Amino acid sequence: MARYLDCKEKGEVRIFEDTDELATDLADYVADLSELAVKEKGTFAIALSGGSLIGLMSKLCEAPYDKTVDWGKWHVFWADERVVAKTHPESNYRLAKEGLLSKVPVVPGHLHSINDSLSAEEAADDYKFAVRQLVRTRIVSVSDTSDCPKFDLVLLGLGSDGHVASLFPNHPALDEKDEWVSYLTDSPEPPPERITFTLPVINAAANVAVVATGAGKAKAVHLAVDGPSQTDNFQQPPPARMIQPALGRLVWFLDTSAASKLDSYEVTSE
Ligand SMILES: O=C(O)[C@H](O)[C@@H](O)[C@H](O)[C@H](O)COP(=O)(O)O
Repeated sequence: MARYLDCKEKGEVRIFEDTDELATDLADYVADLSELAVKEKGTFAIALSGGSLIGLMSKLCEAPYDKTVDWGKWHVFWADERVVAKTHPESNYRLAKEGLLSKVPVVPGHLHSINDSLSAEEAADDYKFAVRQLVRTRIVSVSDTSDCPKFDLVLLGLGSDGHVASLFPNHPALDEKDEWVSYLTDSPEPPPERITFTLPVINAAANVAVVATGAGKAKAVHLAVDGPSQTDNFQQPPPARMIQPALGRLVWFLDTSAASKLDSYEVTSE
């Protein structure tokens, strides 16, 4: 049985007994947001990360979602991408294509992946330009509080070091205030060259979900949701703690292992 916790400004925390239950609820959540966005504005602009998240989205390829979701209205972006060829085993595009997008009727022209023939710096600029065009044409909404794009949903995994997208602890990309897309040539995790949406873009989204499973994520989940204590002695809060949608809604999808180090919160429903 899932437990839903309301963690004040850190959003809603959903805790599931196992990954199968989590995947079912995640599919429902994405399908509901897709339906709402399509009804309101005719498109659903979703940004994906890499890692285990894509496997956890696999129920979207199954009944009823394979038929009920309006896949033709989806526009898919990458919250972060490794600057490698699209056929490379480390490509987030390839991961999402093979695990999800090739199994549902999305429009190939609606998959907004990076230009992998460019350097990381050029690819970040090029991606920002591409997103800007889609904001101009209203495929992606614009934030009510800044000039940032307002994605309908940004889906993030969580690293055990607290990174989200390719925003790593103490990396200068975390401090970016103006650019929509940053680049890295020194990612602490391979491959070194990546591009990533910046915090202002992630925090401008209408919905942000962070998905984490396994005991290896428990400490990072605790630091992100409960916050570091003084003895943790961080120069800067962990990146996941800096996910604070300005007007949007933040939801954490956790299994019991990933949630195991959370402080206790009042259970609001079952
Ligand atoms: O491209 C990337 O490296 C990812 O976008 C990254 O942010 C990922 O989501 C986390 O590292 C969690 O990955 P796991 O869920 O596989 O641990």
